[in-house]
Amino acid sequence: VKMDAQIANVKFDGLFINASGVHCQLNNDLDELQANTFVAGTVTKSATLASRPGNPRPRYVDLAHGSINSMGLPNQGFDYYLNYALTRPSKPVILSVAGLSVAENLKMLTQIQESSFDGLTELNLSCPNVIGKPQLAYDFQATEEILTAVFSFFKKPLGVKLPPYFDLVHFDQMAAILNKFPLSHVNSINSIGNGLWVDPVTESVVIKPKNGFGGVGGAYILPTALANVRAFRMRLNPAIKLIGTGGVTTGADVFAHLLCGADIIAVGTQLQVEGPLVFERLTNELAAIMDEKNYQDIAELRGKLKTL
Ligand SMILES: CC(C)(C)CCc1c(C(=O)O)[nH]c(=O)[nH]c1=O
Repeated sequence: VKMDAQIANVKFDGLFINASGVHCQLNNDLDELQANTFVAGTVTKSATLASRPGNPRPRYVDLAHGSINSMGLPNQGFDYYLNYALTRPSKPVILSVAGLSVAENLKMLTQIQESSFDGLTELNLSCPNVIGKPQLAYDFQATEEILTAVFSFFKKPLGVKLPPYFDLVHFDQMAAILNKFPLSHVNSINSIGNGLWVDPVTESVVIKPKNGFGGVGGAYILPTALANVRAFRMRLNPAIKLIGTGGVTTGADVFAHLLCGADIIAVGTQLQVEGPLVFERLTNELAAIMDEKNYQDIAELRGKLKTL
């Protein structure tokens, strides 16, 4: 089954990448995915300029049907990932950046612009905004301002990683802003922010940071992920490709993301739980579904979700 896609000048020989944050903090993690036949590309852990230890543990917990995390952006620092992207990849590397301020984001993007990196960059808009304001992606004016500033100097392919939206007017408003810019792609969704898991045995939260509040991933978020991929596919300029992230645990979930319009599929929680073998399983399960339905090429079904 033909399963490749292209974003800007970057060809992906296959469908699957990791979700940023999972199996991508260290060179060895990234190398293991790069060497995996069923992985088409890798995304780096969102970088800040300086390396960060991240939040106190426990900061990630697997749950019955997903995960909760408040990692706190643990990463090796921007230079580490730029160097990885410049020296080692056999497959595409998407550089993810999440500065703790607009200025820090502009600094990292300037370094990418001035480097010989010719792959995809992804600005994580879940990064924090000024105190007292919601994350950038939930502050539409701030989003437009930072993208205007970025595109005044950044001429390489750039996508954005978005948190989920839950109001149809928010889809309209965000898509209207994103369509103003020559984005290579939108990666939707990030974890559902500030969920809370309670352990009835201990009568306690399960992660230490933020009094137990954290981003939720895994099967719990599939309906929200599918809605966001579909909503943005319906609203965004066709030139803006979509990376579908969120809730993929089976080939049927992959098939659903493709029907909603995803060009590339990212796997996070299930990669964390199952390890890199997950990509072969998802590939085989998707191929079985496509064979059964007599599809030869994903292009035949991508974005073709039916309504009743
Ligand atoms: C949530 C932030 C710490 C602002 C960004 C990094 C991030 C984290 C993280 O490092 O805690 N976890 C997620 O599920 N998504 C993210 O985008």
